[in-house]
Amino acid sequence: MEIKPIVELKNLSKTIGKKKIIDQLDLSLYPGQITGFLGPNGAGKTTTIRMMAGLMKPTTGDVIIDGLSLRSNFELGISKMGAIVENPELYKFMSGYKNLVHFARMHHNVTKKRIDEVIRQVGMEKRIHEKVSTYSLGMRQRLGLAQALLNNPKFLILDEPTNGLDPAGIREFRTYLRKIAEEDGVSVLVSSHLLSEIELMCDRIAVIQNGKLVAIREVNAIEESQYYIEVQPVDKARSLLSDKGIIVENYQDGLLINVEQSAIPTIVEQLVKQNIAIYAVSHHRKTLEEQFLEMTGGGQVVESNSK
Ligand SMILES: Nc1ncnc2c1ncn2[C@@H]1O[C@H](COP(=O)(O)OP(=O)(O)OP(=O)(O)O)[C@@H](O)[C@H]1O
Repeated sequence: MEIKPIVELKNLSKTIGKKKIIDQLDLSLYPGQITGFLGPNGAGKTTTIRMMAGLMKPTTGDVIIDGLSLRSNFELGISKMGAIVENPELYKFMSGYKNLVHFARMHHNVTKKRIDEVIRQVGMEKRIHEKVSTYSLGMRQRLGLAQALLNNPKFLILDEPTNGLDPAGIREFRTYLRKIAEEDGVSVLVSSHLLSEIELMCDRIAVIQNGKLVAIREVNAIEESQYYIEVQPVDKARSLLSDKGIIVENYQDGLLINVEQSAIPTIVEQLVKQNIAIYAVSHHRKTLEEQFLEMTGGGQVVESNSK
């Protein structure tokens, strides 16, 4: 049986002034699946999300939510979507529970039973009657998630949801998100510019660069093509690589870059040309293993070049 997508972006484009910000984007999101929306700053994530959330009109193309076109069936289509959790707006001096009751009034038909259900789904039963001002950042994010789930959405957009959370908070958030996607069959889109965050939370990754969708991959496949490079000066290398549209993250003393192995020699050459010293290049997934092998005398570095 073919699984129907919950959300479809069809040939979506946005031009502002003379600038084509989003260029013919096609993307399908499926029930129970968490898709990461990854791209460097300025790639067009926010603009795409705004069009998906009905906050901005596409120049061409359409967003289909649960079979409903936002062009021709806006209100009903949008009612299937969960609110964006981007630093959720919460009333600090009210309890978590009162916040949820307040937000429930904005929708039709949110029952007390549903409120209790979302509280359970995000694991907030014990603290829900305490004031939000006493909550940790992680708990606030989970309350934001509960709020977005009130109207039983089929589709949830989370824009940089773990901003500011510590690793334990991220892990916890991820556990609840997975449970919700599986239990309710919700399709989730998580936007981020951090590959490490997407890797931990998502089943699949859609990569956007310069307004174009450049790749859709399963998480395991993207891990395969991640490399660690140790360089000096790091900042110069980072800006040079991200100017080329490569997704770069700081990692230990160097950078993690997401490229195919075949691109490595060209990258090394370009960095060296800019007087950037390269001390090591290694396949990221092997790093721990390599460290272990080095300690035991059998280390292997894919390529190294020191000044
Ligand atoms: N109203 C606007 N007028 C002109 N240009 C815009 C407008 N909104 C966005 N842009 C440009 O469109 C591009 C994409 O912006 P967008 O905010 O969607 O990127 P992003 O991937 O969400 O980046 P970030 O992670 O930094 O938020 C950027 O180059 C931005 O400068």
